[in-house]
Amino acid sequence: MSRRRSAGAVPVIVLTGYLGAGKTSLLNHLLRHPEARIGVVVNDFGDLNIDAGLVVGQVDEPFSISGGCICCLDDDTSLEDALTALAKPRLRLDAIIVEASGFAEPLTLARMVTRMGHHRFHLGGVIDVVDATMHASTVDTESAPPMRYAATTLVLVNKLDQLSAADREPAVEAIRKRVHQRNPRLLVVGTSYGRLDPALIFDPGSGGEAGSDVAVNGDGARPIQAELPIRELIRQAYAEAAEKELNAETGIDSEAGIDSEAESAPVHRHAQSVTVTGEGTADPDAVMDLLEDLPAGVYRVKGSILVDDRTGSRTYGVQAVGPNVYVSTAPAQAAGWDSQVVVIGEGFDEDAVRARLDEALRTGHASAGSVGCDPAGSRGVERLRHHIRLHA
Ligand SMILES: Nc1nc2c(ncn2[C@@H]2O[C@H](COP(=O)(O)OP(=O)(O)OP(=O)(O)O)[C@@H](O)[C@H]2O)c(=O)[nH]1
Repeated sequence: MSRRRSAGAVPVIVLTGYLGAGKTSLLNHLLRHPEARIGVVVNDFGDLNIDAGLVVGQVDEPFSISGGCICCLDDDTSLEDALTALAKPRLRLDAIIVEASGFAEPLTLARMVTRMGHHRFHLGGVIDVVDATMHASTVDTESAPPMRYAATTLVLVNKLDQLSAADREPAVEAIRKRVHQRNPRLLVVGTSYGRLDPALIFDPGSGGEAGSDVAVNGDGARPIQAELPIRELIRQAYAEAAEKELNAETGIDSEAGIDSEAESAPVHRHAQSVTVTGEGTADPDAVMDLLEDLPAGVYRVKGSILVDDRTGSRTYGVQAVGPNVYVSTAPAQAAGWDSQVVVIGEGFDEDAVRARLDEALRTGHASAGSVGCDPAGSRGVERLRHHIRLHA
């Protein structure tokens, strides 16, 4: 992968992973690293780039590419323009992180960046984030392991906290086995909330022992963070054995690297998204009804809603990943609306979902402070708080 690298070129690290696996959580964790200067490009599926709003840290404004997956766009100029702007020497960035949409194919994205052949940036690695609880029912569903592992540098098995301590290590091991069927040298590490050690990604010179990809610690209570520098990850991932496997499986010529004209580009899954915004306060009960019982075909919901609770208006971040619901308190919307929700899935009834959301987000739902006359609003706030407590 590093063959085309120019001296001083900024590494581009691509974060992939199925809808809701934990890419933004990993990105935010990496951005909290005080010593590295990181540029960010976020590609989200909906019309509004919710993820760009969820990114916190040292970048003023992440580059945002919304309205579809970048690996499906007719041309890749939006990504190339963003990378070129961020790679300007005066910005002195240590790395650029591209957070892909949940439907992006790692191989396609890796090829896009490599094909750009830019002297100021080069592909620095592809980190595929896996939801330990949902992977087998969403991504790894066929008898053959997914092709995505062939282009990945590191697989991060996330959300281990959602499994019992006894189930964590076996879960990582099961995914590692599948990954290794596709790419025997690929590193697979376990974590929660994307807590990969950032120093080891941004400082290639900073040691770290090869092979120390322990999934969980001795008592299984807390995931141990990965301890491998990205340079080592890349070297290992593209070692001879992996390249041989890659050639055999994908038709990619190892001499030409992953930017060769292989015929086997993965076919992108067809996805739909519905984006709804609202002004004024939303109905939390109606939003929670949607989140807790997703309509057929919907897998991912994310957004923020303005709600009246006992202390006045407050904004909550609301997310669903399959059956898992996540709620947090959130900053008020700076944009021209108070609530915004994006729903993503395959084969769902867009009109019905839009109608439900229009109703739930429409202006002026009654205050939960007036408990006696608004039991639904009050119940909705209680349901939001219940989910906050679950993940506290
Ligand atoms: N319990 C738990 N929740 C997590 C973990 N990682 C992420 N989450 C939550 O899962 C939800 C989805 O996480 P994100 O980081 O937004 O996932 P994503 O892959 O960026 O999502 P998309 O961009 O929509 O594909 C959020 O509510 C996170 O707070 C984890 O390790 N444990």
